[in-house]
Amino acid sequence: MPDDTSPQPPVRWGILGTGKIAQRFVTGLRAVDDAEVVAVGSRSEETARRFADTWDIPRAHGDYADLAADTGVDVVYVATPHNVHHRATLMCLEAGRHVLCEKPLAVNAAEAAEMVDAAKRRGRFLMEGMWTRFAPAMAEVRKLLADGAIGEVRMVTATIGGRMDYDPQGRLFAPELAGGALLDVGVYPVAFASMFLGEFTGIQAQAHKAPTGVDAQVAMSVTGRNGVLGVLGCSIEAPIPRRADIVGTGGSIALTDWFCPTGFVLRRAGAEPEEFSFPHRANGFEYEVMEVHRRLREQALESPLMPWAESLRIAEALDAVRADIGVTYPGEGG
Ligand SMILES: NC(=O)C1=CN([C@@H]2O[C@H](COP(=O)(O)OP(=O)(O)OC[C@H]3O[C@@H](n4cnc5c(N)ncnc54)[C@H](OP(=O)(O)O)[C@@H]3O)[C@@H](O)[C@H]2O)C=CC1
Ligand SMILES: O=C1CO[C@H](CO)[C@@H](O)[C@@H]1O
Repeated sequence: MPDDTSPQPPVRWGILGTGKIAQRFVTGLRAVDDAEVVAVGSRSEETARRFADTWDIPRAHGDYADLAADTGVDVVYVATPHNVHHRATLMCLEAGRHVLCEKPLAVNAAEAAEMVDAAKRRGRFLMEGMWTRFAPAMAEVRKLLADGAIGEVRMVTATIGGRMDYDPQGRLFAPELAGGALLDVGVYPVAFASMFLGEFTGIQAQAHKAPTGVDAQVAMSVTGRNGVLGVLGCSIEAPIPRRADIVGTGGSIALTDWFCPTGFVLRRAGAEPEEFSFPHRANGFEYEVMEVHRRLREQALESPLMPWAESLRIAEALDAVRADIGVTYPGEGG
């Protein structure tokens, strides 16, 4: 019988989609001892083979369905444009694979609910790739808050943005690919606020739109049931600093580059600021990979750090913001 100290067999990963983030993800994954990338799936044989050769991956599938059907894969990382998350995730879950799906989990809450239902029905792990949550710096923030370091949280502010090249056909600006600032980067501040507000009881938003009709930037104000407020912003047309503050009755925590932080400053009322530093082992994705491994080894279907109910709540909040700013995607109606 293996005991707790027996080496665990590696978790075998498949990568679905061979774009920019897939490369960064594999770099992070390679820093995790018990992780192995055994297969990649692409829309074409050629790109699958190229990615496999670059990253020394044994099996290259020129069709996502073949990756989903690969029984030598434990868990698939879905790294496609947003409009493909739902279809690719369902395909993998139905074929018996566990899934880590890039953020946002889906284009809207209805799609997200179907994905969660499929994971439940098929008894497979599913998690939204909200990698911000798993960094050691965020674990320390959660611990400090639980210990009452800043008193009772009352307000959260979080912004993120970049000036992206305008390509009306590219995934950031094309409505067909569910582009726009909100789904691409706005999901981070919404998910960040969700940690402190719990359920959102009110959301108001303003947007500036790109010529394609998707949102190029959005300003949001959100309210939680516990009276905590959030002021959030995102942009794909301006380099808004990545900055977040959690403010309580007895102090505050300031995070720069908070969307996957390596440190923060704690200010307790009446005391000198305290600086905390948590350098990443690799590029930050390693902590998300470790969280998936931890839950798979426990045979859990979801992560307590990014549970299904919260992903659904975030998806509903994004729907509410889009209703407010008047952004719909092809096929959604409205
Ligand atoms: N966690 C993070 O920090 C980040 C997360 N992301 C998320 O990752 C996902 C992918 O983003 P990113 O890698 O930047 O995107 P890319 O455009 O670089 O790559 C997306 C990949 O998806 C596949 N794909 C499937 N259908 C389409 C389609 N219709 N058009 C274009 N590509 C398609 C392609 O792979 P193939 O040809 O092999 O099928 C493509 O290479 C998004 O959900 C995004 O929000 C993105 C950046 C950072
Ligand atoms: O998640 C993300 C993080 O930041 C990128 C920009 O730098 C985004 O485009 C992306 O989708």
